[in-house]
Amino acid sequence: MNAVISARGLTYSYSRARTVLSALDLDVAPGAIVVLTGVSGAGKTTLLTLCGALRSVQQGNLQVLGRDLRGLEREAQRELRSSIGFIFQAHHLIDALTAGQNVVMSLLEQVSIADAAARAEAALSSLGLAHRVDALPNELSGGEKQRVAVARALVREPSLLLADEPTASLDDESADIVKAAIHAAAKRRSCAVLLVTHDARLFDIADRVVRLVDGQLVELCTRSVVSNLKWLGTLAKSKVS
Ligand SMILES: Nc1ncnc2c1ncn2[C@@H]1O[C@H](COP(=O)(O)OP(=O)(O)OP(=O)(O)O)[C@@H](O)[C@H]1O
Repeated sequence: MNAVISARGLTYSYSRARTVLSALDLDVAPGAIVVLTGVSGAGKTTLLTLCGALRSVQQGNLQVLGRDLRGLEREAQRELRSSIGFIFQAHHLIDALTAGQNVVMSLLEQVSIADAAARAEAALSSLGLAHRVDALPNELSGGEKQRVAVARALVREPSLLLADEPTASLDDESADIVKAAIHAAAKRRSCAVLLVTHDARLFDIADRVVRLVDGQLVELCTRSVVSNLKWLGTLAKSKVS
């Protein structure tokens, strides 16, 4: 199956003195969850925003959802972004709208208001916010706002989810809810997920964990390695007892 993200030799600089991404290669398949780690300033957000057609490709090739992003026109970029779910650290909820209306807004181009309202309510319920549908953002806790932002990104049933620290401000219970929602999007709907996080609570849903070092990706772990480690751990325990 074709990769949802395919980067080859992707290079990006903000200035001549500092190349942030340096001939980077990346493939993300449909339904795969790739966790991206790296120190502050490594270029994780730069990579996410390139994949989300939020900044222009300078050098190398980047294909997202079958579109070549190099030189892609604005209208085509906008169209591509409508197939992508974004969860960024700043929630950008609209203060004058309720949680439900904020989620509805992201569906209005696709479906009728009645359908959008029903889907928004279901998305908020799946994130444990059924009782907060009519609350305004300033009546919500930081963690609740974050979950509204996750609902808003997932309700469109995107083919690609780009997420930057989606659980950073969440307690364990809320983090588990967000984790389950992301996992369900990937495994039930084949949504490809590129997830920037340092939150170890999310690592067990990852198919791959990669680290951005000196502008390139280093493979830290794949699902088969994780499975083998678990299996070896079980074997070791059974031999001891
Ligand atoms: N608009 C910009 N102009 C100039 N330099 C920038 C700009 N945005 C980011 N940078 C620099 O590019 C580098 C990579 O930034 P980026 O935000 O991609 O890193 P990051 O890995 O996401 O960091 P963090 O984990 O702190 O969010 C950093 O050195 C940053 O200072």
